[in-house]
Amino acid sequence: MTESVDVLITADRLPAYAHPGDAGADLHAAEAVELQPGQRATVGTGVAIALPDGYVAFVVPRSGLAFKHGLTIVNAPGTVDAGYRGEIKVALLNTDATEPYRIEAGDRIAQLVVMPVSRARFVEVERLPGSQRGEGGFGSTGFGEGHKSGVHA
Ligand SMILES: O=c1ccn([C@H]2C[C@H](O)[C@@H](COP(=O)(O)OP(=O)(O)OP(=O)(O)O)O2)c(=O)[nH]1
Ligand SMILES: [Mg+2]
Repeated sequence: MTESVDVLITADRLPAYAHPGDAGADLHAAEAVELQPGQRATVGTGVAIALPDGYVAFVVPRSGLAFKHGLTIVNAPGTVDAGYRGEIKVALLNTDATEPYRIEAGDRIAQLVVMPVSRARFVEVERLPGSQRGEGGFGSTGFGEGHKSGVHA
C-alpha cells in the first residue's frame, strides 16, 4: 500500500496523480505564456499548500515536455518549504534552440513530489571518519560505454 499524508491545499485546480503509484502529482498552469527559445518564465499554478512539519515538496519537470520540447525547470527541483503558504510557481525554461513553446492555462507544466525530510544537526568535528570513496568524485570511477542514442541538436 502507498503511504499517504494529508496536505492542506487551496487551488484553482487540484494537482492530480495520473496513475496509482505515481510519485508526482501534476501541476497545472494558471496562466498562458509563450516561451521563446532560451527564454524562461515564472508561471503560477494557482496552488498553495500547508505541508506538515518534516515534509518538503519538490517541483520537478515533466519528462515528456523535456524530451519532446526541451522544456525544463531552471531550479529543478524547486523546493517548497513546509512553512510556505504562497502560490507554488514554476520557473520554466525553454531550452530548445529554435522552437517557441506555448503554454495554455490548464496545461500540466510540472509535477509535485511530496517527501519526508530530515533536518540535519550539523555536528562539527576536527576530522571526518574515513570511507571507501574517500574524496573521489566528479567521474573518479570512470564513465564506461554509455548509452549514446537520443542526441538532439
Ligand atoms: O520552484 C519553486 C521553488 C520555490 N517556491 C517557493 C516555495 C519555497 O518555500 C519558496 C522559497 O524557495 P527557495 O528557498 O528555494 O528560494 P530562495 O531564493 O532561497 O528564497 P527565500 O529567500 O525566500 O528562501 O519559494 C516555489 O513556489 N516554486
Ligand atoms: Mg531559501
